[in-house]
Amino acid sequence: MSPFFKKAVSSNNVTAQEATEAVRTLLRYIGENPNREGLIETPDRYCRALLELTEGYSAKPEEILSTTFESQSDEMVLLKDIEFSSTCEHHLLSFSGKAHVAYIPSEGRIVGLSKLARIVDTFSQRLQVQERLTQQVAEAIQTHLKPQGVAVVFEGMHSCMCVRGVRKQSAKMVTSTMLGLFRESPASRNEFMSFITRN
Ligand SMILES: Nc1nc2c(ncn2[C@@H]2O[C@H](COP(=O)(O)OP(=O)(O)OP(=O)(O)O)[C@@H](O)[C@H]2O)c(=O)[nH]1
Ligand SMILES: [Zn+2]
Repeated sequence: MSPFFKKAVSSNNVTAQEATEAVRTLLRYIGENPNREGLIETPDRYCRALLELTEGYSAKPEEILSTTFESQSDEMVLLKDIEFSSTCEHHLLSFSGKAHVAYIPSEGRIVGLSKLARIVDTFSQRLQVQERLTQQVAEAIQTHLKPQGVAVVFEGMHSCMCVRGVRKQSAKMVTSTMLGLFRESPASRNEFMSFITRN
């Protein structure tokens, strides 16, 4: 067992040993031998990977968005093509792609650009469906930055649809959440949509 794991007991009081044993059971379930050389460390690795993929649960959006700056502009700010990778809560397989996040500042308050990408990561690194992920990113920015509007679009490829099941390798899911001015004003929404569709 790795040193990282020795002290790891989850918030549900599940020990690392119980978690790795569960993975050993899964390996036996598919007819594998968890004691063969190539698999001996796999349960440990898998549990660590799963913790890493879900470390967004402990991030605090209000802290990420707590540092703001003054600006004279009240024009749309857009960060587009933000790579994201998340885990589908139905199959525990990855879905990934790009997110586009925009807001219209209120009372001259802007946020560091990287923070928009950090908010995307915070909610991506959880078990998700893409609709909820999109909504949570938009609502966190609306709640903690209080801009005039927020627009968020996610474009994701879902492994659970590509490598198994219906096996559609190119199908892309597009989800959006528009709040405030982006919801009320077609002009703002159209400006956002035209920017994200442009190369
Ligand atoms: N709406 C939505 N559906 C998702 C997302 N990720 C995966 N799914 C879908 O969740 C559904 C789960 O359906 P089920 O019928 O319970 O599971 P399943 O038998 O594995 O379904 P198939 O994938 O069709 O084989 C599937 O249709 C997936 O494509 C997501 O982010 N949003
Ligand atoms: Zn899935």
